[in-house]
Amino acid sequence: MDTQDLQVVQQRIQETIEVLNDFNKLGDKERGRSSYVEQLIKDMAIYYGYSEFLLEKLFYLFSVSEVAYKAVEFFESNEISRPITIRTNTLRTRRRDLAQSLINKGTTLEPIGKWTKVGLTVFDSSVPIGATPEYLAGHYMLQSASSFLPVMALAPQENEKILDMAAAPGGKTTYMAALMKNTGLIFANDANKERIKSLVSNIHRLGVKNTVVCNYDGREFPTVMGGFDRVLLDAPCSGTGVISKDPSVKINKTYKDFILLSHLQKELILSAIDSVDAKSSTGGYIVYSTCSVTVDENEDVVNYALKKRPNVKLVQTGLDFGQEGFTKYRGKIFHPSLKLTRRYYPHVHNMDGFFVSKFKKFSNHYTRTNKDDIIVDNDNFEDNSSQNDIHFNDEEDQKYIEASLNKSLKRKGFKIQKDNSKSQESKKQRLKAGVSNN
Ligand SMILES: C[S@@+](CC[C@H](N)C(=O)[O-])C[C@H]1O[C@@H](n2cnc3c(N)ncnc32)[C@H](O)[C@@H]1O
Repeated sequence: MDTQDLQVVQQRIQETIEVLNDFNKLGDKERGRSSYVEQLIKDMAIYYGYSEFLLEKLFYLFSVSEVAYKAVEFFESNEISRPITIRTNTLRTRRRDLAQSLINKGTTLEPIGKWTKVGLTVFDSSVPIGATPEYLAGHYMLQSASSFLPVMALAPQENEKILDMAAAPGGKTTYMAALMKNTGLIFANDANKERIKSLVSNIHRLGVKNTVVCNYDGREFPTVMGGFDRVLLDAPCSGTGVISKDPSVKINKTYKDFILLSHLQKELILSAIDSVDAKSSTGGYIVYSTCSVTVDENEDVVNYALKKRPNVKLVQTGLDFGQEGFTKYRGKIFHPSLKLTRRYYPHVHNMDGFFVSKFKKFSNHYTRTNKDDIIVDNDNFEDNSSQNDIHFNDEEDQKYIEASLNKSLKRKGFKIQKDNSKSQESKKQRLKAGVSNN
């Protein structure tokens, strides 16, 4: 599309937003609000170069009242690079000393913010920041500000046993090692052999000595090893939080990718939970994070974990900024405690889009639930653990559910036709809607 056409699209985006902001006065009622929204999504996809599928998914992250202009701010911020940030490796140096030596080399920098004592933002540098003598000596890690957050939330303690389930290239592993002052033991795992090379090299460069590197599919834990004090699952994701770094995401992530990714994330999060020892005297925590902002990869995964593992509950992340996670999104309703999770956006926090959640495991045993579409209420967060795991089989249960539905319909005077799935479906719907013959 040439520049002139793009200008036409941009103009229409602005006009549509104006109409949506004051629909009663400016909108064509015959046309309807939803048709304006549809047009806006189409135009924004063209203007910012996204597939319509992804643009729509991201557009609806913003609440109806603010959707149009907040969404524009978000998409605009994906067009701008984030500031370069580095993390001081406190195993080798202090931030003050590092800052001084980099300033002496012609670098302009300042602390990232009050929330971190180890981060520096580099505004300008006459030397390549990834090849200074300080970098090679392991005094710092080039690391996005948002990727500090899951480690801060995990808060690993000295002498603990920690699993970093998806660790390569090791930004978070090496930060954990620094917080633990090289004590205890970290298992830094990654399924990708190629990426393990950069993990190993960062561990050596930064002087990390408390870490064992391993190469398993995370879903194999805790069979490989369990009983961890804390587990970090910085999950493989679509990268919708880092579009400014990798714009290919705009067009190459399909509906199927999101289905597959969230399926993998759900399997990994259960393994992460099962790998933690609830009886740890210092820990018993799991942090789940992604560098994506989609609900499918974040709240949906966390909500699934809460349902499948009633022996965990969400707790405060301990991070004093970030937006609350969603408790509802486009017709889906999540557990109210999802508001304890934290979302980070480039247009709000000037850092990569990110999601952080923290669980506490309070029992090593649990009663499995098959109420997948029922929201667990707060009472379920009591320690209702049982020494005997009770296994429900959804298919087997279906027979009893059908039988009970039939009984209930008979009582209401309906005639039951056997093995007619369509009629079963409509019965369920009638029951749900409370329709009766009386
Ligand atoms: C977001 S990156 C991790 C970044 C890392 N935590 C850091 O801070 O440097 C996700 C990682 O998950 C790994 N991965 C993908 N599928 C996996 C699986 N099934 N089990 C374990 N790791 C997996 C990828 O190879 C990738 O390195």
